[in-house]
Amino acid sequence: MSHKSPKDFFAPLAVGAPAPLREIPARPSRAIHFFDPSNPKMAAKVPAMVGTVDVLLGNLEDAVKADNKVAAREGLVKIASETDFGPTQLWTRINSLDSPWVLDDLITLVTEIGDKLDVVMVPKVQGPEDIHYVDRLLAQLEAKGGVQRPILIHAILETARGVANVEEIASASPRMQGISLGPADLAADRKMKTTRVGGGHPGYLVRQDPVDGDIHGQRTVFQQDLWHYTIAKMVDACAAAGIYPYYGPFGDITDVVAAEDQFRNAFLLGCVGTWSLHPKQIEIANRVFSPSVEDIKHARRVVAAMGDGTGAVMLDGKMEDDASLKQCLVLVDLAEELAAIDPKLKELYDAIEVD
Ligand SMILES: CCC(=O)SCCNC(=O)CCNC(=O)[C@H](O)C(C)(C)COP(=O)(O)OP(=O)(O)OC[C@H]1O[C@@H](n2cnc3c(N)ncnc32)[C@H](O)[C@@H]1OP(=O)(O)O
Ligand SMILES: O=CC(=O)O
Ligand SMILES: [Mg+2]
Repeated sequence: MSHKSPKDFFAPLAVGAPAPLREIPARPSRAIHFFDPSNPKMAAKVPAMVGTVDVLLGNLEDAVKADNKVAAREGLVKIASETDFGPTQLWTRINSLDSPWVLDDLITLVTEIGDKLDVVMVPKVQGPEDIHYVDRLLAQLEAKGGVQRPILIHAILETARGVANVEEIASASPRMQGISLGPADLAADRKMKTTRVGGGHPGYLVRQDPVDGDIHGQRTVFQQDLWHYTIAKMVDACAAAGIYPYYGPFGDITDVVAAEDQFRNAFLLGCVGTWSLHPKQIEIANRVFSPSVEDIKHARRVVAAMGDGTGAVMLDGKMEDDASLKQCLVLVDLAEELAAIDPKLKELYDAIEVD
């Protein structure tokens, strides 16, 4: 297998295309909010959502009816052309690479609104070859459209082969911005026996041992997380490649409690954000993917107690050292990035008093 040398990795893949980035910017993306640009009611809500959500994503793939694919593409061009997105990123999810729509999706979007598009989400990615295809095509279209900065790529992890290849996918191109878990397609592809869009299943459990040998007696049941393995594998692949991991869709829109739990598990495991399918999921994601006041208060106390950052100290009966300091700095740095774009959070974090 031939590998590119580092100098080739960072050369544009088409004459006239912008140079690839050497580092993916850490732009807040707590909620990637999906809307169908062919749905007039949803489209009408988009301009007012600017500034309330980190990412607005015009979805062209699943959940858009086949008859509306062209209207969705054209609707996205119209919304992007007419809207000032300010601090909010604009992403799109293109149709799958084997579909009859994807070539026109990319040609139209990059040449007509390429300068407004931050990230292209690619569904059903199987391996690095899919990223290489989109990488070259984007470069050709950026050159054709005179796009000034590289459009980044985000892969959805939603096939068994994709999961097997996740490390190669994560490092397939300097355009790789991140990866999201796609639990619905992944479940189908793996032939899992579930029918939900993300979340848990009451049948996937661990049961307490029988008390006094009574197998029919009262025994506590602990529901397990169906997605733990895949999210952890995805987080490691992304962290190793210097890109960002995300949870994906949570389809039970009414169950805001379970959505919050699923999002928080992903946050604690290392994800930076999640998808939002309905306006009511945005507030949950923004809250869960922002460090809490308690976390920041503790993290700042550890930073203060650790002085030059080396050695070991006791704080509230617990040992803190270089490694726990690094964990605290993850939270402090994230809080600073979020405060820079979210005035309410800035006020909250600025008001924290460290004793
Ligand atoms: C499963 C794997 C995947 O691929 S998940 C990603 C693909 N799926 C999606 O993108 C789904 C996006 N969301 C939706 O289509 C809708 O939210 C669904 C779930 C169908 C619910 O819609 P609906 O029954 O209209 O909800 P509702 O009556 O509570 O809506 C209230 C008002 O809000 C609007 N709304 C709804 N969803 C969005 C959205 N995502 N973005 C912007 N606006 C949205 C509705 O149009 C409705 O507006 P109005 O008050 O009637 O003017
Ligand atoms: O596209 C997302 C999924 O869960 O499938
Ligand atoms: Mg999918």
